[in-house]
Amino acid sequence: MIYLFVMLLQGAISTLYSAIFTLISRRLKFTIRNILFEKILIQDVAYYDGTESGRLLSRLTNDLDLMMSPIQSSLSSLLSNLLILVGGLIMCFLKSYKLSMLAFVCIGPISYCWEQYAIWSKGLAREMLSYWAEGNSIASQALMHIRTVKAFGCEESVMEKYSSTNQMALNCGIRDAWGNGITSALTGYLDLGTGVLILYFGGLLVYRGEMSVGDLVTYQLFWNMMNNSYQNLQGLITSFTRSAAGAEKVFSLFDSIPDIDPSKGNDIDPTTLSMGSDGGGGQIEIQNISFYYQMRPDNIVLEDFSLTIPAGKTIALVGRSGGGKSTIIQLLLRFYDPKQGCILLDGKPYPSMKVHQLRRLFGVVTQETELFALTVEENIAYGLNKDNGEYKFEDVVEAAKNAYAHEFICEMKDGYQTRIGERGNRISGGQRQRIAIARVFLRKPKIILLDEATSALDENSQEAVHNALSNLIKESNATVVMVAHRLSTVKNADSICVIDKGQVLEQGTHDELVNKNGIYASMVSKNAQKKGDMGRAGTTI
Ligand SMILES: Nc1ncnc2c1ncn2[C@@H]1O[C@H](COP(=O)(O)OP(=O)(O)OP(=O)(O)O)[C@@H](O)[C@H]1O
Repeated sequence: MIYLFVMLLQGAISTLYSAIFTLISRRLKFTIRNILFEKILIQDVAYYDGTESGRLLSRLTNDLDLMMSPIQSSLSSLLSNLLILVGGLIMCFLKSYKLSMLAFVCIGPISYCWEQYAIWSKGLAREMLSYWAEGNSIASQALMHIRTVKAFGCEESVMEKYSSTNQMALNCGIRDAWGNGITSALTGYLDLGTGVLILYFGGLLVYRGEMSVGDLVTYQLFWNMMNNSYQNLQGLITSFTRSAAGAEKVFSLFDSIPDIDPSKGNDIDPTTLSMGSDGGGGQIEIQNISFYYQMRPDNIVLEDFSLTIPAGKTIALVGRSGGGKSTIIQLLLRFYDPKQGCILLDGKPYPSMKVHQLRRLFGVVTQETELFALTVEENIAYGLNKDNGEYKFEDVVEAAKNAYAHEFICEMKDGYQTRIGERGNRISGGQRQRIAIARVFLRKPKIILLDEATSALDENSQEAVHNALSNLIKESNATVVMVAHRLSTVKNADSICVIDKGQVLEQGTHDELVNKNGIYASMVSKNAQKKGDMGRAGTTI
């Protein structure tokens, strides 16, 4: 009777508990996934330099799945198993403490075997996660650069690499399955041996009249019931130990605090810094900065570098490839902090301002235009919210017209609602760049950063966009920092800064530098000899 009652109770509890637990574990996974993605997003740019995106995706998928697997699968039966274990334990001791002492001595080696397996299996799980992450990284890189993969006919070699990492992960899985099988067999035999011992010594107790046959049978039932729960709990502990391998990776992200903390700094007063304000604003002072990238500490990119960019002026950075021009743009956007020295905006050091608000003051067009798998309108208005009244559709059209993008946008079937594919791969390079320039027109930033912004445009549109940018700069009184390889594009800049090996070699207007007969003058004359560039000599900002 008692046995029947306990079984019914177990069934009811486990069903209810399992339903509640499934709900809780799903909610938990959803929350952790969100927090994890937020943690990934708030990292510094330096963090992404050192971590491949495929590996980060693995954190959100494989690592999190492994971490949550025991919670989802077996934790729901934890309470019922615990209840049965405790109940069974009490009943076993009440029925026969002698048999119980004997049986529990035998449980020691079983626990030991599972413990050793769990530790070994955790190491394997760690290894398997690394292979999965590597596989993810190979796949995401191949997909990101699918045209290059195809152009070089590398499908087979990519497939080989992907399949070999998958094979390594599979090998870990196979080894784990063997380990699990052997441990199960071993502990199964030990368990069987324990059952035989109970029967043997129980039989002796019955023979001696210390126990009735009925009590022995009941004892066996309680023992089996308790033993099942014990094995379930043991399995749970083992899977928790394994899942710790996933948890280590997931929580390492939780522990990773970005150096550039987005919550630090004061709010920026938009009235003093916004476009066209009476307060002017937009002067940048780079003071004695030194910088190297975290991933290449041996390569000092900027050393004791100073430069003042007056508000509303256009300054051009020219110089040899690898001289540090783009690095200056990245430092201005506070993607990185200098190792020494500081950058001031209108006299305020960068760290004293909220980084998110600081970046919103900038409009950027780079060599590699980064567009999203969204519509043209959404790409132009990226980061702005229409529902909050941050922009109107007419503003988007106006910006596109200014950037000489309106015409080709209207030629597309769905116009501004055309989806342009991942990284804008359904439109041409020049069209992508014009959309990026339209973004700047719409945002009307205080500071405009152009890193070889018009390099992908044909001559006609290059001239047109240059004129449009020129108008924007004049109207808005924005501060402009432009990186240029074509010297023809910087002729009318207020100041030209020749940079090499992280140092300012020369600075002045185009005419001053040409007359000086220094490095810039020699670059101009070399450039003039190049037939291709002669044709573009008229396009200036
Ligand atoms: N993310 C990075 N991590 C490590 N080193 C980097 C990184 N980006 C650039 N570098 C190195 O920093 C140095 C300066 O690079 P930077 O891109 O600033 O030069 P640049 O003058 O803009 O060159 P280019 O005219 O070819 O664009 C180079 O030696 C480059 O290899």
